[in-house]
Amino acid sequence: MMQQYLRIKSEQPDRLLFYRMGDFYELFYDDARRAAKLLNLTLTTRGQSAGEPIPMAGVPVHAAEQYLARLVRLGESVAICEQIGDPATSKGPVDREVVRIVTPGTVTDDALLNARTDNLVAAVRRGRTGYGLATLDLGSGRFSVSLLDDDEALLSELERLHPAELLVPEGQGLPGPERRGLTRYPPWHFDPETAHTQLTRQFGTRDLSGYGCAGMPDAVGAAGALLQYAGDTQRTALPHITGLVVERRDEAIILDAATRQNLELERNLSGGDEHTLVSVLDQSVTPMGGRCLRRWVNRPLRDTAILRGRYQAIGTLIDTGAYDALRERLRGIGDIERILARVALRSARPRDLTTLRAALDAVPALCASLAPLDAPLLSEIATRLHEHPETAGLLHRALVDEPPVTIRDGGVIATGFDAELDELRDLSENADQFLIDLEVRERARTGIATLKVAYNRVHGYYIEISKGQSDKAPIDYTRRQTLKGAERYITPELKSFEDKVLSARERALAREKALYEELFDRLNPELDSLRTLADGLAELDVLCALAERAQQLDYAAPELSDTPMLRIEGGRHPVVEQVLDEPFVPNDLELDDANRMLVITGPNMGGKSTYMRQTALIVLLAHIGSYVPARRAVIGPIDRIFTRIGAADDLASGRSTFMVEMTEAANILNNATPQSLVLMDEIGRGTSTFDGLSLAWACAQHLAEHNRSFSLFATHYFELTTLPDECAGVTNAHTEAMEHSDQVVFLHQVRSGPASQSYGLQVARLAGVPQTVIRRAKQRLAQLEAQSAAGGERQQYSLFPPEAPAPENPEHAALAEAVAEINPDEMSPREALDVLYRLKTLMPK
Ligand SMILES: Nc1ncnc2c1ncn2[C@@H]1O[C@H](COP(=O)(O)OP(=O)(O)OP(=O)(O)O)[C@@H](O)[C@H]1O
Repeated sequence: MMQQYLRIKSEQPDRLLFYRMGDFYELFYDDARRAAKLLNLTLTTRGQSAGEPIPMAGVPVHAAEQYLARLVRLGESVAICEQIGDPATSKGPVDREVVRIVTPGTVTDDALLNARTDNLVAAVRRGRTGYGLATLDLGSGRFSVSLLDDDEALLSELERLHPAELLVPEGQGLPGPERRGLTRYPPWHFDPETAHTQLTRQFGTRDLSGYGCAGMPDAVGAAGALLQYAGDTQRTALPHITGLVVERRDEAIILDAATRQNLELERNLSGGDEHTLVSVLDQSVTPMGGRCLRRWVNRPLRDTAILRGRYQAIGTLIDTGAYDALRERLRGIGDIERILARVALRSARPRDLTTLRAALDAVPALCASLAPLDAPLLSEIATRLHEHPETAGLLHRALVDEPPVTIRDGGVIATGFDAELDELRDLSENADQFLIDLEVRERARTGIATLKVAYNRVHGYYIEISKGQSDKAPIDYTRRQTLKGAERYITPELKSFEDKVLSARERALAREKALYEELFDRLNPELDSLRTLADGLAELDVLCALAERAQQLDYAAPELSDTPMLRIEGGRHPVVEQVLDEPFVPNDLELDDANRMLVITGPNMGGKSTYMRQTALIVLLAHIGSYVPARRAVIGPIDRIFTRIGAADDLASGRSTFMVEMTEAANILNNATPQSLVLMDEIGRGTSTFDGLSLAWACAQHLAEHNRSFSLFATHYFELTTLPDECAGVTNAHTEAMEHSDQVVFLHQVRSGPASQSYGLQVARLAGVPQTVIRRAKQRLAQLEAQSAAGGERQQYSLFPPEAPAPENPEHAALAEAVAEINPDEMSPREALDVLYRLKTLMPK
């Protein structure tokens, strides 16, 4: 058995091998150690090899799916090896074979997938300049390629797509940190010529020029490797992969990897999915709608015609109130996109098919609800929602109302669908009646009242007559067995009945399985049109969800302008406004060709980051075609959004906070264009004051004068508020706060002009910094302010607002404060004495 194991394992060197033994899948050697660690299994041993016990770990077959799901999430691939021989008849170990390969990027089983995120496998081939990238969603057949100029572009695409598995040619490195789900694949699969042949064979075309990927050998090579890999793991044809799409990066607003993370689109900064843009938006009622929405959010488009079409559709859905009813109808539709993929892969379960059937039943009513709605996009979607009466009819006739989970034990195909199956089922189900009828008939024919028709496992069916009456047995009775007091016979009729019945169950099951397979064949030609239907339903679901959000959350339709500008009236942060207990304070923003940069000052916690992020999110929402959280938003052409917001050490790639900050800043300064929206939050914070201030100043100036991007530049360096005096197109804004009996109150209002105070100490107090520390800070602050007031030529670099009131003698202030904090009623004489001594030390010299 171990020889068999080792032979099979040698074909699956990089995958965990689940080796079926009775009710368990067992793992051996390193697989056992790895699985034991990943799945928290008990590591045991079995037998010996070269004098050493063989490590072994196992998972029960009935719970295997859960373990598989965990492994796949951890980026592991598993080969499942089943017993295919009959243990009763085989000599030596039962025949075993790998019947299924589960890899993170190629699973299509619902139990192993997140319903609302695409599950992609990607492949990267490095070329002479840049990279070719291909991605495949096996659960829908979506297959796309792109060319990426450099490491940064590749990393940002990988961040966008978040592939569950990434294939690279053995020997080729990848930029960025080591990632999960990285699979090394033989380099020859990435060869563009081999790939070309494979892809044209798959698509049934002569070349690939129709897909627009001529002259993209690296992308084609990557696509070929993906197709090969998908075929290897699925071990079946992939009829739903019918073509590929070239995605051009400049069709979408480009967001680099850091910006995607900073804006918390789909995942928050801690990696969870709550308090993200998607968590606010996703009110879709089908899983495929949820995935479509995520694709939109992750790839904001620049094509204004498409975007306006979406605004208009959402407007119509809101004005007519139709979104509610449509959502109700869509609710029962289910995930037909993935079901269709499983039909193509011939792994669809019976209940997948009944879900598909119910969806097809729901389409005519959906179309009817859509028909009166007057918006070009909705009408276009309606044309995609083909009714499929024949397919629906077929599924109604073929399948019982509520089939079991699998076809394994039958009971799936409906009565009346296939005469042969009906007869076989009749036979096995009505055997008893036949025997009773036969007994009655034979008693009458022979006149033997005690004649019996019966069955035993060894001899099968027989007619039994007592010894005394056996001479009355008719001529067609053949003796089968002689007992002490009776004779047992068989007749040609009973024999043929026996043959039929004994195999009827088996044959019924086989027939049922064959019919089930045949259903896949009959659905196959419809797959293309059914997929168009699924796409249409997903898009309609998203539009209805966006309409619902716009209505519920009071969003407005954005206006897209051809002139460079960004005018937001009453803008809000879509996520922060959802989590706040108090009302969110809306804010305006006005940038245009001549005024391109805002330098934003104001206290910590004043709302600077919120204001900047909400601007980016409003621009982004407008470019997925959604309404936006604002009273009004007019947005000119935008090509990229850059953010340099907060940062943590990137320990994985050995970069300090400051290094990360500067790398991101460099990226922005090198790439931002006059159509880019740039958010810079507290740049320069991670180094010494003068270094930081000088860097912040120079960055802001470069952005304003050279890049001329639309920029929001938040800073604590008050000196930057003089930038407008030196650079055209820069204005000051600040977030408003008030001091009230030594407490700071944040108004969260963004006003023009620089901030007057920074309130850092008050915020620190709010945060619970110990009183003694705050007190020291105050003393130090007063000293610094005094020095700064005295040293005139340093004024330009002072840390504090020039208009801050000239401080009184700092030592007096410290003394006054110390006295103010004395509470004589609560002091022991000893403590009072201590205080007196301390006060003396504070006395001005
Ligand atoms: N417009 C607003 N309306 C209501 N509350 C707001 C608003 N903006 C911000 N807030 C609240 O203030 C908190 C702090 O905001 P934010 O992080 O944007 O401040 P900040 O000025 O960037 O602070 P820091 O300088 O410390 O980074 C937010 O978490 C939110 O609770």
